[in-house]
Amino acid sequence: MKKMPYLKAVVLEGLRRHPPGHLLLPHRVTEDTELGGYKVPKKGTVNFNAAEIGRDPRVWEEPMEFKPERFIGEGEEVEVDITGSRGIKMIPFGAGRRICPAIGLAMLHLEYFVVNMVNEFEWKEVEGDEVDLSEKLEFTVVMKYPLKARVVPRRRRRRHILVMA
Ligand code: HEM
Repeated sequence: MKKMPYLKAVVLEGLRRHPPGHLLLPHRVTEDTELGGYKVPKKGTVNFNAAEIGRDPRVWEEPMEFKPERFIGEGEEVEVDITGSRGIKMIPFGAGRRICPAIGLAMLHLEYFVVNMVNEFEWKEVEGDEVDLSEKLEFTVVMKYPLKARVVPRRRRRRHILVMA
């Protein structure tokens, strides 16, 4: 998978445009503090809007478009820092001390999952049921209109059509 930069770029673009946690987890300040000109009292709650950070037009060109190419630099390398250690551009896993400890595991699984789904199946729209990427807030953010797809196994011996809902 290391030799598949576009795969990584697709996963990153998914996390930028549709982070599973729009507000990450709430954080609590331990001292009276000032943040971006606002006074936050001790024990006050601070939420970080990761979804808006990933859509900031001052940082991202055409932020609402799904464009994995934005992550591919010269020499086909994937260029981005999602840990917030070199500046906050997108933070789907949070940043700093409480960053998701499973960031490496999660990225590996996402890439592994996507590559296998694409390698094993051909994905097509269900006629009259176009894919709508609107979001809905549940415990995490999910698709407002669950994906319906015609999924055709690529290997001939398993070639029967499945409809996923
Ligand atoms: C796509 C997958 C995942 C995403 C987007 C994600 C995202 C996040 C986010 C945003 C936080 C809060 C960070 C903050 O407060 O600033 C978090 C915390 C956490 N995540 Fe994940 N996570 C993912 C998968 C996982 C997995 C697979 C595990 C465990 C195997 C995991 C374990 C944890 C734990 C234990 C914390 C709490 C860390 C702390 O408060 O110190 N996450 N994650």
